[in-house]
Amino acid sequence: MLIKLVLAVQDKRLQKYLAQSFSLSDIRVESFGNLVSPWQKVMRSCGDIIVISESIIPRPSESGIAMLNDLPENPTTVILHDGDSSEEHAQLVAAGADVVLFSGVSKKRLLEAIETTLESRRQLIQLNRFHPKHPTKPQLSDFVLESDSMRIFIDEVRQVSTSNSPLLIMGETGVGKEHLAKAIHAESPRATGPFIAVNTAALPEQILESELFGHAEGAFTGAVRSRRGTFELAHNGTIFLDEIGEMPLHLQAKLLRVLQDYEVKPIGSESPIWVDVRVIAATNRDLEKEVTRKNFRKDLYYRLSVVTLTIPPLRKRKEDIPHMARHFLDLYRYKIGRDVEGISDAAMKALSHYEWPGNVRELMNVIERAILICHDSEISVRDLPSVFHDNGVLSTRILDGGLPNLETAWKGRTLPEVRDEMVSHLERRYIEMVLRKTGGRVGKAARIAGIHPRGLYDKMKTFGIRKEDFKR
Ligand SMILES: Nc1ncnc2c1ncn2[C@@H]1O[C@H](COP(=O)(O)OP(=O)(O)OP(=O)(O)O)[C@@H](O)[C@H]1O
Repeated sequence: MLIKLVLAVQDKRLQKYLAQSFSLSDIRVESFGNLVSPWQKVMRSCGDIIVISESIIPRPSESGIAMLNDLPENPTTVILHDGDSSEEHAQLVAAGADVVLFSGVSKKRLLEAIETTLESRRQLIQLNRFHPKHPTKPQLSDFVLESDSMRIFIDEVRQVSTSNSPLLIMGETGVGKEHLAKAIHAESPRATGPFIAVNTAALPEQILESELFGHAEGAFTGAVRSRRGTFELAHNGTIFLDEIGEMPLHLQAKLLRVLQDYEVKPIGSESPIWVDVRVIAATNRDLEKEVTRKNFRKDLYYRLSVVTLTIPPLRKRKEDIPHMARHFLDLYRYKIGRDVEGISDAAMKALSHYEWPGNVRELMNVIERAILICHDSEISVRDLPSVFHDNGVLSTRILDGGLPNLETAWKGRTLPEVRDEMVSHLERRYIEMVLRKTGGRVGKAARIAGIHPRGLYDKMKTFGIRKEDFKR
């Protein structure tokens, strides 16, 4: 992450000196001391560290310091005080300032003190990143490699994981593109830096632009504070751009500039920011086709596709299914706290024969659900959704108005099981219907369905429904 150091120092020469001294690679300096309303600028600046002359803070200083501490970035505040009285310094510290320095100390001492706050900020960022509340990181060594196709694939991945070049990961929905990108990041020299994922399909165009590149204060109506873009926050790390095929054309041009010059220009700002970020993009679309249809820029495609990794779908590596199923069983039984120890042979056979349109995500969901409804020590076929025992015929027939012998079909199954199964069939059919009606337009389909596009999107992922299949 690029640390933002905000300087609002009354002494212009000192401010210039500090700005020049801290123009290091992981620090972005912004100076406001010589502007007309430096306080307002400071408050809207998104700084990580704010070095400010006490005279710039509105009176009473206690409430001014409280306002700085309330900023969403939770900045480290360094206050330069003209007086040398330790009592006054103690009062400012008591009001919440992190460091108080006499502005008359030597420049060397001042630099050392600010450098110390920068170092603790770096450590804080690292600490947050490795905090136990963050899920454990996927590693390439954790991938199940029973199938030849996956063994060959992971060998290929190992050859490119340590380089700095952009990567394009292709593969069907739920196949593990983001999971792989995280593992590549974890094994690259950037592992101690941030990994930030952005789903380019999930955000409206202007929000996406600001999310990626940031914006200056006042760049557009409502931009009351400046905002730091993902590229800036991912400095020294990796940015994962999911669903790159959905990115609007004008943002594709902007992204290409970042990939070529490593420079980001926030919306409404004239000064570019230099960033060191590795880009990993992913898509489940055929980008080459999108280039021919002029939906995707050819030059960006060439820049991104130098190294392309295509994850095989689960149905093409069925040898991996039993291992993955057992892996998810271990994961969820601890998480859910159920004593389910295994999967019966028949259930495993059913899992291995299924086509998995939703790939690994669908397998995870099926195992989690099975653990929840399983009453024995082993998952059996009846704990799996109906597609695994009657190919979904029962629910489908009921939905289509046919009435099979319900008594036989539902024998030995609980009401929650039957209800869950019916509801998920109903949801799948409904979603397919609205997508057919809207030609695959998720926003429009969500409006008809009366749910949030994000919710519809998540359900489509769960069921392995691809909007492309509905495009006219
Ligand atoms: N090899 C794997 N081992 C363990 N878990 C995996 C593996 N691959 C994928 N997963 C899990 O499956 C789920 C779906 O994976 P992920 O989100 O990476 O898929 P995706 O291809 O990026 O999906 P989409 O195209 O829909 O965005 C995630 O919860 C992920 O952790």
